[in-house]
Amino acid sequence: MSGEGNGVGSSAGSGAASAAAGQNGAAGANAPPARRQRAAAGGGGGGGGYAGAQRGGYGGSGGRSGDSRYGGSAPKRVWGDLEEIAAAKGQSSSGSGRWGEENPFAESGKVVQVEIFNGMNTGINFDKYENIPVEVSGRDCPDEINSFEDSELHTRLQKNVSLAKYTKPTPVQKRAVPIIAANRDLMACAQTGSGKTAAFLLPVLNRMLAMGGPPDSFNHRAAEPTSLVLAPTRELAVQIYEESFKFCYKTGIVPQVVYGGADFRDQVKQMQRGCDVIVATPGRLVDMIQRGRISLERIRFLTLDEADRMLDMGFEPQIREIVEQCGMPRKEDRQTLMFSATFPREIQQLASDFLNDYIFLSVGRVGSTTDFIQQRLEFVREEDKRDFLLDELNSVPGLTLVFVETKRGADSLEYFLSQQGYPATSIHGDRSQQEREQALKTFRTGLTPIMVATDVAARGLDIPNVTHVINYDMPNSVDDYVHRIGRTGRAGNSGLATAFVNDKNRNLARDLLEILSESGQEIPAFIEQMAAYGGGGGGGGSRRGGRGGGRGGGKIGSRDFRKESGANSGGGGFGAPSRGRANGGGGNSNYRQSDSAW
Ligand SMILES: Nc1ncnc2c1ncn2[C@@H]1O[C@H](COP(=O)(O)OP(=O)(O)OP(=O)(O)O)[C@@H](O)[C@H]1O
Repeated sequence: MSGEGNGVGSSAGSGAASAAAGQNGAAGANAPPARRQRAAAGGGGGGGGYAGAQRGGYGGSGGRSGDSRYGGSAPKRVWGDLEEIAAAKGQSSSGSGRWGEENPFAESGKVVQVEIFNGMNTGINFDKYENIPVEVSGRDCPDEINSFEDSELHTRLQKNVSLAKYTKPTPVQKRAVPIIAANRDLMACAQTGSGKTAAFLLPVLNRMLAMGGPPDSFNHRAAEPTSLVLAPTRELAVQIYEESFKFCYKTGIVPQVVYGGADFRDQVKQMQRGCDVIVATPGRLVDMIQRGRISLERIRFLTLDEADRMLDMGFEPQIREIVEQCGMPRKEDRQTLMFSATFPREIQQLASDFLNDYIFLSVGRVGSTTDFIQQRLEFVREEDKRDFLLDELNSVPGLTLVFVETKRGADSLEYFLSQQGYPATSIHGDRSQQEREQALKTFRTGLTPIMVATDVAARGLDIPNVTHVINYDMPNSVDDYVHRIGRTGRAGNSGLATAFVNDKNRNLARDLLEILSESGQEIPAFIEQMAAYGGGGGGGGSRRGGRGGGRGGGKIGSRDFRKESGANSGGGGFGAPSRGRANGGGGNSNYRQSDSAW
């Protein structure tokens, strides 16, 4: 049992430990909800018990129980509101459904529910988002919804939304939910922390339920998911998985996560327990596909979270391979969704290769920061940074995220802070997965309230109570700046972002000036001077290096590029790059190479 049990822990659930620690901190439970749920399910048989329950002895017989092709005898899969289905059959409210007599929720339904939905969304102030400007383009865009009740979400999903304490949809949810429900492809930009994850998860799960539930998701050797979500970092993949776990609760739909740095075989074992929704980082996914452990042939829904990052030079060849060369249905036969807070024009153009007749949605000024973040720019010479940092740490209490440029820089700053008696940890691409998880966990729980990070932590991570983000080293592009500072001021809470700027960052000056002025922030004189003397405009390390011109060039693609290029909304035909181009990498020099800091 222990081997199996460990397997459960160290695969899908393992990376989630940190996320769960934050959500369940008060309860003191270290395991993530998913893992706890499985543990509860395991009973006498550990992880294997769950597998057995779900798949009727899948592993033992070598057959595919529950699937008539294999003559198995496992309970037929059931989707919907498993609680209601069970009640109708006169079974216990937490019993039955897809899992038949051995439902993993059976023993601990209420406890599991509390653990999965515990500790979310305190003090959220989404009211302030109400009047945010929205831009929608593309043909026949469905009307927005004003409440979750309007959304025609399945009753079980509505219940899960309530359990998650979401009382009303955020602006991006109001728009995206009906668009996705109408089976339209979508490219969506909305501010950091504005609820993009639920904006794609909820309608996709709803469509899966409306389709009568996904087909069986394991074909003898390979998992055959219906929905694929791609994310750029392991931590973000785990976080999205945690969200999907929450919304899948008692629907019968099984989410899984695969990412590098965790045991391959454990992840395969995990998927044998069902895999309707797979959240993945690209590298591990390609590996799984090549080894015949995941098939994309049944993918019906493809989501790229942090899509601009996924399609820049670092990931684009892998994404293209996954989408175009691994048996995934053509774009006409799947629904493709892309979400990010920033969407540069060139990346939009590239993205349109993967989208079919899509709607472009921009909530708030694309790539803008939220009003909930107070931004401060300080002129700090390289040699003075450590002193300034200590001053900042002394004056602002709470969880502080310090961004640096390089992995070595992160190690050295963490060491320095520890030497000075500050409880700090660090996260970057050279640390082992276990170390990364541990760092996130001690940060979330406040054991080490200072975390030094490279850009690996810049996107998507939803850590409650981060009061202060310090850009000790400025990033290469203003998009990265926007994502980094978005780790505070989340979900309507307020936060502070301080940046140490000096002559090295001249290339960002104009973009920073623009970001500060549009969000009504104080503009320091030195930034105006830097900007006036040629500071910025898409040069020097900006991903959009070739753009130049205009208001400082290099600016975030705030509008549907199809409008700018005067094209129609047909997905193709916008001068989108040819497919051959990106694979070889030729002719793509505008895009930044993968950031080595990761
Ligand atoms: N309708 C809602 N009501 C209350 N809380 C919500 C709602 N939607 C999302 N949230 C919460 O808001 C927080 C931010 O959501 P999420 O992480 O999806 O933001 P995001 O837009 O993806 O941010 P980023 O751009 O940084 O990735 C999460 O804690 C989420 O649970």
